[in-house]
Amino acid sequence: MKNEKIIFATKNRGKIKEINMIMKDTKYEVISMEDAGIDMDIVEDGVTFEENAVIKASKVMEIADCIVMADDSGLEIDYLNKAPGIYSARFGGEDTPYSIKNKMIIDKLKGVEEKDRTARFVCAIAVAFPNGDILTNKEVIEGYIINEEKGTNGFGYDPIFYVPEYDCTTAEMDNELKNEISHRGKALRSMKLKMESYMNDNR
Ligand SMILES: O=c1nc[nH]c2c1ncn2[C@H]1C[C@H](O)[C@@H](COP(=O)(O)OP(=O)(O)OP(=O)(O)O)O1
Ligand SMILES: [Mg+2]
Repeated sequence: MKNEKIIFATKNRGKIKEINMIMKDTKYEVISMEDAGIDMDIVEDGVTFEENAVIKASKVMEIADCIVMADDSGLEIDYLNKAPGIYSARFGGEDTPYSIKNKMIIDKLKGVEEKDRTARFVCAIAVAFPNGDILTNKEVIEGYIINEEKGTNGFGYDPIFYVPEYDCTTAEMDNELKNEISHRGKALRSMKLKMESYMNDNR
């Protein structure tokens, strides 16, 4: 039974869809900022994924006064010294379509050998409680940047992120498989456990 409300502090519909699937089996009813009637622009001025996740969760918690969860994530490309990293959403312009952002990345890696195209998606999750307590964690999924877009599922950089173990991009995976192996799926599942032990310790 769903007996506790959590707001998920994101404006990204791709994330909301994945998060709802992963949180389905918990006691938490996860609602979006939009559904909670909260519309605010949050400046992501942290220098790490964790810091930005904490900023998003805390800012929304302060006005909503309930448990708030947030995700800060991005793509680290080793050949580009881990760029775009925490700037993934801003890379090439915040409102630029991902078809164009993906082409910009493909161009930057033109002629680079496969072994040097390693990359990872990173996801930090933060949970802010009304008493001020905060939980965080971070997970990754390793892969390669390919030189053309493949697949139409998922969002963002999924069409250029190839996972060798499954011989496809994360945009070619169905939602179940992506959630099972992704940075976000792993981070949320371990956060569910962290929240359970936090709740047990603070009863
Ligand atoms: O599974 C993923 N598949 C593809 N791309 C992904 C994924 N996970 C993160 N990404 C990319 C999209 C965006 O460029 C950045 C997240 O930026 P990030 O600031 O955390 O999210 P956002 O601005 O879209 O929404 P919000 O801050 O409201 O949660 O990393
Ligand atoms: Mg953002």
